[in-house]
Amino acid sequence: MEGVDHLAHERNRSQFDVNDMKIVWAGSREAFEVSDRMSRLVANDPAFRKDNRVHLTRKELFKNTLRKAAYAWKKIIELKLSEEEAGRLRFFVDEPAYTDLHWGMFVPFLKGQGTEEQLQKWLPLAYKMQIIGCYAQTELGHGSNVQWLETTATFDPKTDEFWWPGGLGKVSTHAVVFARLITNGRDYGVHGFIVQIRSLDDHSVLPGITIGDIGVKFGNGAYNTMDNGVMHFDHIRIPRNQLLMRFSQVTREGKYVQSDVPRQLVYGTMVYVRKTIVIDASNALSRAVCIATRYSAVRRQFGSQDGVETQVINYKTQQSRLFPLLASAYAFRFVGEWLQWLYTDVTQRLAANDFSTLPEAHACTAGLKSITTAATADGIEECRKLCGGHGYLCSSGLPELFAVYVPACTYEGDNVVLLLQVARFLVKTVSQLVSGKKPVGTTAYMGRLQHLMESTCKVQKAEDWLNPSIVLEAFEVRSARMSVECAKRLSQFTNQEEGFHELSPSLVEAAVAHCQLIIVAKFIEKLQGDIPGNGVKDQLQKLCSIYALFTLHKHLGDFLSTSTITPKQASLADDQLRSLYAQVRPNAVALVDAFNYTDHYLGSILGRYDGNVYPNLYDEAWKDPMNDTAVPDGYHEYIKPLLKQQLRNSRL
Ligand SMILES: CCCCC/C=C\C/C=C\C/C=C\C/C=C\C/C=C/C(=O)SCCNC(=O)CCNC(=O)[C@H](O)C(C)(C)COP(=O)(O)OP(=O)(O)OC[C@H]1O[C@@H](n2cnc3c(N)ncnc32)[C@H](O)[C@@H]1OP(=O)(O)O
Ligand SMILES: Cc1cc2nc3c(=O)[nH]c(=O)nc-3n(C[C@H](O)[C@H](O)[C@H](O)COP(=O)(O)OP(=O)(O)OC[C@H]3O[C@@H](n4cnc5c(N)ncnc54)[C@H](O)[C@@H]3O)c2cc1C
Repeated sequence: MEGVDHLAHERNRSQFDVNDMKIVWAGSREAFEVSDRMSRLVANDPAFRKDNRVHLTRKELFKNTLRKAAYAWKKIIELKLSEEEAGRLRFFVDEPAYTDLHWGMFVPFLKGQGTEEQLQKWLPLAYKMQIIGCYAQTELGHGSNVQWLETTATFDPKTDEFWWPGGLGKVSTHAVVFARLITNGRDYGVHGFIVQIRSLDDHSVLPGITIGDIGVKFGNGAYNTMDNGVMHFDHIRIPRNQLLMRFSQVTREGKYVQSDVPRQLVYGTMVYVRKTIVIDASNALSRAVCIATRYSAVRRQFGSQDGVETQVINYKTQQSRLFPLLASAYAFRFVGEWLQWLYTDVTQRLAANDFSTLPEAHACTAGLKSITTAATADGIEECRKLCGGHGYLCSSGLPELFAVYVPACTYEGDNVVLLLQVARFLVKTVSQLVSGKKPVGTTAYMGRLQHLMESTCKVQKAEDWLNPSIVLEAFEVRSARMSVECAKRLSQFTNQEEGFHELSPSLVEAAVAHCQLIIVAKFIEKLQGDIPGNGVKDQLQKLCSIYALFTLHKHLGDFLSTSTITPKQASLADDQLRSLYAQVRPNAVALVDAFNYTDHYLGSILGRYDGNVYPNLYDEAWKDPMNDTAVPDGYHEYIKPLLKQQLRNSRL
């Protein structure tokens, strides 16, 4: 019962209005209301129960996921939920399923790549779930290197295996299949096709196609609710009009006609999903941070005064590990919001045949996907450690969250491969400066290169690090100098590709620096806007400074080796950081309450809203099937003979 009091006290001492912060976190009042309603709907319906997941076998787990997905769909229809509401409902069900791929990749791919005629045919079927689709791009031998996919689509196709597509293994009736288009003997590169793979009558796999699940994945439960599949084609024939023909067509005579658009538009769905993954990083990290923060306020160890031990959240080491993650969750939220804007903007431009911002949209989505997922995966594991031994129990919610989340560093593009894309973009930007091309958008700072190469950091006292323009310039200087250094070293190679390969570790670091600058810049930009709510902006300013100064601390080598700051200024940054941690401390619990997560969604005894951890942890242990009997199965075969033998030996 002790824990209940602790969290009530924590909430009372916060210095801002948590309800106002909830709106900022959600993005708008309307978004908050939808999320709030959907999360409660799921939490209050026993059909969406998930606390028994870890005890199910893979087959039971998968069937249970199918049941929940079908039930969720029934609710969506019954309650006439909007697209947004349905999306939030699926989100709070909190179980990876084929529907993620159907709604998250198959439908967006159709919308992005289909002609009007194709949309009319396929979209109504997909919207009513009369067909279920997946996204089959990765092959057994090729994932990152999309251009080298081996599957071909000709009048006389060869055969190949797809490997990984979610929803493919057991559920999907259709797939978007990526294959190199060959017509009139010429290879026109990778294109997307719709292929029916299962019968709509009895769900059997169609002739010439072999499909299965690729096997158990990392973690118990976790992403194993998803039927990632393997698929083998053997001379499959599809109608010509199942090539998605918005950007390129094949005529009845087999002539290839390419619209006047960049061929990279065929990768558009990946850009869309990468942008979504950035917002999702803030979801996953905030969830882990919410658990670790509440539990750190409940948990007490050592330092007994008046017979009461210290809350572990009061230890400076705990704060220095936890609060940067709290700040990162907010930072990723806001950069995700901005990325959504960028994506909408690029989509509108593309519709008007303006392709000028496509490379930037690709670089930003690729780079931000990479660094937010990497930081989130590491952050979830850090939260587990912050919860000590109890964090290792599945009932903490953290092991499952980690196992579900880590593949985000790989899917939708391996993080390193994606950072190398950002590096190419940066090197190109630097080299174009020579020809007088003015950089725009997130690389606009490179336009002030001479200033950035010469400037010195103005920090003289710790509080100077609270000045957003000083912080921003430090991140710009570090990033610009790292990119220029890479470009200089690259120019010493006669073969640019060889140079790129040789310098790739440094190029990745330059890409990380650029992406961290974007995150800091967008957080600062957010704070320059109107943020209503009692004390809300003040808290966000502190979190913004923590994100920036912690990042600086973590990458101090970059800041020092590029002479962006001096060792003395680094030490002042650390002083400021410590002061910020102390200021955030009384608000920590309220800052995680602002995520507005239900106990159902959190799925964690350690993160319970009421803080009543210990009795529930104890009760939960007794629910484990291992405790169905006091004497375990196997006692008579394996323990008893052992004990008897020891008894005999001791008598000898
Ligand atoms: C249940 C939890 C889920 C949480 C997620 C939350 C929300 C998501 C919502 C829905 C999804 C649901 C579930 C998600 C979970 C799993 C699904 C996973 C799906 C997949 O993984 S699908 C497969 C994804 N595969 C990849 O990402 C492959 C990675 N490789 C590539 O993208 C590319 O090939 C490459 C590495 C970027 C480029 O290779 P390269 O050969 O060098 O490039 P070229 O083709 O030669 O092009 C060079 C040229 O083009 C530019 N370029 C490249 N890509 C793009 C692009 N996408 N847009 C614009 N421009 C692009 C590149 O920069 C070069 O430009 P130059 O100017 O230098 O010529
Ligand atoms: C849970 C999950 C779900 C998935 N769902 C789908 C799906 O629905 N549909 C689908 O089509 N695919 C899916 N995938 C596949 C996924 O997109 C690929 O695994 C991913 O793109 C990485 O490609 P890869 O496996 O070929 O890795 P590889 O490219 O083989 O990477 C292996 C290693 O090589 C390194 N590497 C590769 N190329 C380079 C380079 N040029 N320079 C430096 N290092 C390099 C990487 O950094 C990595 O360390 C899924 C994967 C997972 C894990």
